[in-house]
Amino acid sequence: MATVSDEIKALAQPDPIETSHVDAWYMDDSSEDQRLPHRLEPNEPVLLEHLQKLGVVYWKVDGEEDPKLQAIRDARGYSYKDIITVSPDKLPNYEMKIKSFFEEHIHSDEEIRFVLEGSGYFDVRDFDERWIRIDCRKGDMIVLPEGIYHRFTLDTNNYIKAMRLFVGEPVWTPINRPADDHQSRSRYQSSFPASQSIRAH
Ligand SMILES: CSCCC(=O)/C(O)=C/O
Ligand SMILES: [Fe+2]
Repeated sequence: MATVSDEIKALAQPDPIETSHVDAWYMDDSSEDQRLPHRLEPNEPVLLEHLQKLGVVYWKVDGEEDPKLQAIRDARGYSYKDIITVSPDKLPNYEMKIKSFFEEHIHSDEEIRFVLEGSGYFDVRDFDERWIRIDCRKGDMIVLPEGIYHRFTLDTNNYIKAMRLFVGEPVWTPINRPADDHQSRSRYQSSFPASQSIRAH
């Protein structure tokens, strides 16, 4: 018989590839406004299956009251939470922060975000160094693994409200690239060995 803890574990499993839709694509390398989609022509979509190989975890969560949110927090130990609103009029030091979010960086922990309102793009580096853009909007919950090179930008709506989660006391410090010698980067490369098998071009 399934116990309560089995049910929590099941709810907290990443959404199955077959039923989950995430809109992600390889980016062009134009230097136009970072908030534009920067899709290639024709579009080159990236499937959730591929994002999972990079260590990205993704769920659809139906608001803050969805029991799935608590199940994920319990299963993964996300004891800390706060809310961040990124928009020109809501975020103190907006210009400085938005610039820093878009600098390519890693963290020494997972980056966990649950979008409550609005939208934005998380960009992650593929194993071959290409940028993948992940469109995150209301109901999307995403985990970027420790040590993955990434960045964040608002889209042209200029507004996102997201829950930030963390295990224990939060550390938000970005470690800007180059961070190849950082232990979190080495840990990432050991956890996702494909990252070492394809050389950057
Ligand atoms: C939508 S949360 C803002 C981006 C952020 O917190 C971060 O750390 C990006 O890497
Ligand atoms: Fe980050």
